[in-house]
Amino acid sequence: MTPAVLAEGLVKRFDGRAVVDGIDMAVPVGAIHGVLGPNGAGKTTTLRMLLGILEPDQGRRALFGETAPLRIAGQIGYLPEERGLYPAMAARDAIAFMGALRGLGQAEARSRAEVLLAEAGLAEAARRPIRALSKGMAQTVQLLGTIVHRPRLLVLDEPFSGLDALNQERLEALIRAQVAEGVTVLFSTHVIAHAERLCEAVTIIGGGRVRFAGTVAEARGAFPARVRLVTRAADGSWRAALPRGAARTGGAWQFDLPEGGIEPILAALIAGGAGIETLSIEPPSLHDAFVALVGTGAAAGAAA
Ligand SMILES: Nc1ncnc2c1ncn2[C@@H]1O[C@H](COP(=O)(O)OP(=O)(O)OP(=O)(O)O)[C@@H](O)[C@H]1O
Repeated sequence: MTPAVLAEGLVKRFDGRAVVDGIDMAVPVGAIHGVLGPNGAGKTTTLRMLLGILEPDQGRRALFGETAPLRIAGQIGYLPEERGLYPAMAARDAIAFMGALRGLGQAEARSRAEVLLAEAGLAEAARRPIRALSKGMAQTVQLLGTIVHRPRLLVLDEPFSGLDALNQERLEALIRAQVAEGVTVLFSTHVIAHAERLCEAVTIIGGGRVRFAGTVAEARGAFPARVRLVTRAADGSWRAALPRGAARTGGAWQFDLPEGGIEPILAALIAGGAGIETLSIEPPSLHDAFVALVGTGAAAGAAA
């Protein structure tokens, strides 16, 4: 089946520097796909090329098989990274206006806007000007304006940035509702937790290149689980049984689960009289995988 989003070898250069350097991506119809990467990784530039806002210097892209994406702009909803609504416009009118830009009639756009606001729990904000709304509400209004024309594909650039936990949840619910209706969603983020909660598949980019593409489970599976061990004995010959790289922090030993599994180590620890107080084996989080793939420089942004 033709994918909703296809990118093959996309390249974009600014001032002679390739900020996107050969990106491949395929998003099946109906999927929710995360584009992850630290600041400056090339996420926005990639999305803009996919949408036809920017022309790639090399490579090709297609949305639902259409290689000139602007031709099907009416089927796409796009939330750009830089938000912008007219501050004096009422919330309902702002949504209706965005619908009209995508080809909806005024009356239809207004009535859909009312329904969307009510569904989002913002009915009372319908007639309030944007400037009187909280940042979270305004961002929700902008997202409603992005879906009011019932697009087949939603492209959201950092949709969660600047939102508190409550508004992030509201936005997640809105996105999930779209996916439940068969809409394909592509969104960028540098906050791993969102991708982890929402997406099955992700593309992790760093320095303009794909560092990983696959399911969240695969991203985790590419890295060893972490072992956390607390022994009753503080010291002893059993310490030789710990794998190289084991480090002690806060009274617990931590190390990567070796390929041979935990049992041989455990047997040696017991024989050596270590005494096992607690032992846990945790699969790596998507955050761990992300850090391993794009470097610790990304971790600060990822954790933010
Ligand atoms: N029009 C432009 N002219 C010159 N450089 C640009 C332009 N647009 C983007 N860049 C540069 O390209 C690189 C990638 O930017 P891009 O916005 O695509 O990254 P990003 O992954 O979306 O990061 P962020 O999360 O910080 O927005 C950055 O170094 C940016 O400064």
